Amino acid sequence: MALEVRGIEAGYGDSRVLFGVDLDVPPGRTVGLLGRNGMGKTTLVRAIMGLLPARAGSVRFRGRTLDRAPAHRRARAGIGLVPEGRRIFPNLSARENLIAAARPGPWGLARVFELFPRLAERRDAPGNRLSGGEQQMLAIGRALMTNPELLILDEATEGLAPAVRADIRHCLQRLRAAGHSLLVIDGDVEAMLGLCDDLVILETGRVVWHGRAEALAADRTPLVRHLGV
Ligand SMILES: Nc1ncnc2c1ncn2[C@@H]1O[C@H](COP(=O)(O)OP(=O)(O)OP(=O)(O)O)[C@@H](O)[C@H]1O
Repeated sequence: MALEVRGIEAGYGDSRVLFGVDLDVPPGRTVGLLGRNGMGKTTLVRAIMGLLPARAGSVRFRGRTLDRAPAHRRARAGIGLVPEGRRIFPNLSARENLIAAARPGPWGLARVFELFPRLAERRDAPGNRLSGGEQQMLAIGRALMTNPELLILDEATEGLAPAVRADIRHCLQRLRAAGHSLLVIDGDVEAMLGLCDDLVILETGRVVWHGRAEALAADRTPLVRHLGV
């Protein structure tokens, strides 16, 4: 298993958000996390990355436990995060943003620019001069530059124009086809049904459904029940 999450409990102060979440990302598969706003998706990502301490449960990655590893060690272990809100360096150029993240492996500048030709054109523009879509591409490119074994994308298309969303999803399809392991959060259920192998639905911090995307496409009852779509 690439990522194995078992019984994760986490929250903020006195408020509990996750109540024993299990989640698997097998190697080479794309797993999608669905759930209405506030159900705990970002909190789960933060617990996986070690950005928020888990109160119980375990996170194993490629067979090794990460429970005591701080965030930077989890990243080094091969988990790349494209966080909600992108967090690129505003004063560095697109190219410098990418280089700052680089670690040895097949992904380098040339390959990121091949995936996102628009970034190649904008390579010298400072981060804060890039459009929302370009910044999102940069955030994904930066995560790829770390040559992760698993890439986690939290709302990678939120707030973008439909054509830009489609562009970014197409790139995720390419990463999936190339055999990358992906954990994706995206509020667009139809897009997730098309992109993901497996889906997990979170409701108030618990997994209420998990299975193959085709199964959910064939019987949408859980989508109606838990997402109201
Ligand atoms: N820093 C924080 N401090 C306190 N409560 C928080 C914090 N971040 C999130 N929460 C609360 O935790 C719960 C889960 O939030 P989370 O962001 O994980 O949900 P989500 O499923 O990712 O939703 P969204 O799609 O809105 O991001 C919500 O009730 C939210 O208000």
